[in-house]
Amino acid sequence: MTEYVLQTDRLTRYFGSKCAVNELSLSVPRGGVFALLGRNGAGKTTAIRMLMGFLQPTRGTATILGTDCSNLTPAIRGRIAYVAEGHFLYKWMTIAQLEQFQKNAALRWNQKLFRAVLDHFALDEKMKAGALSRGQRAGVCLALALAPEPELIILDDPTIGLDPVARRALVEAMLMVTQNRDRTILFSSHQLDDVERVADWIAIMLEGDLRVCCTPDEFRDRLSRWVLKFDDGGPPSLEEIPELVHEMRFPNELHLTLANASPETISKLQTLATRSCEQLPLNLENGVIDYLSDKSRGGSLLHTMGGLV
Ligand SMILES: Nc1ncnc2c1ncn2[C@@H]1O[C@H](COP(=O)(O)OP(=O)(O)OP(=O)(O)O)[C@@H](O)[C@H]1O
Repeated sequence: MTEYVLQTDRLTRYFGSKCAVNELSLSVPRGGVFALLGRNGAGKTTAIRMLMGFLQPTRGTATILGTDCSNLTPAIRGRIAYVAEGHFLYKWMTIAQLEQFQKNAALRWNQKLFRAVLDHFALDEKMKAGALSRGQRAGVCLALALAPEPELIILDDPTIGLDPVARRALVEAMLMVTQNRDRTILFSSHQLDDVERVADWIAIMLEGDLRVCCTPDEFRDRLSRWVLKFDDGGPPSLEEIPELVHEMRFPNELHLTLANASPETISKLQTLATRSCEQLPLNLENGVIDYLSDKSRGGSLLHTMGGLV
């Protein structure tokens, strides 16, 4: 039976009249990497802050490691690592002092793992936090978060502002941790290529609503991109296509992204195109961008995706 390290049931948070998270029902299984995606303001940080017990839900419930998130005891918190957006560190401390500070509070400490992550980011323990770059701060935060060997690691946008090499180091450190299949990472991100590399599951939020929750493969399988080519006169205006997620028009071409396209719709497209109708491969990055783009129309169809919701 699947064991879930984190579950929410209709978790909702309003700020005044603004609904930041709307009836979020999510289950994160133990082991592997779970990515929380969505545009700026979609509600990812608000959801994570409720999970960590830093923000009270307006309604709904959330549990982490079997305990209600609004009552997390020090013992439960000791099994969870959380790295907030922005990678905060006490500026006046050296890395060695930060390590000591964290070690004193931790139930366990894996010195080898701590050193390995520092080495990955080419960091020296004598360096002062205030003198570190954004990427270096991210490395220290990650090393401090991982060394206590938490069961659950929650990272809010960990790669924001990092150069590609630092991003790669962070992703590799995440992969290193999940070699142990008991460890679970939940992270929010806008870096879809990183997500494609590490995520076992993705959840997509759109304006506070959970719209997709499945494996990356399932998401790619459900979406399809079609290129329709036309003779002079260009593409005609389209009648309603319920599965349409994204549409791009060119003088003699129409690029369409569809979700859960039916055979009837595909054969309609084939008849519509006067020159050719071809299916193009769609990677996770382009699929998510199409899905989240302003022009997206029929995206709610992805509600029907199976998986972990
Ligand atoms: N403390 C707050 N007071 C009022 N509104 C807030 C507060 N925190 C978040 N919001 C609003 O809630 C919505 C969701 O914000 P949130 O920070 O959760 O989004 P996000 O998905 O994490 O965005 P980003 O990717 O930009 O970090 C936004 O409209 C935001 O303005």
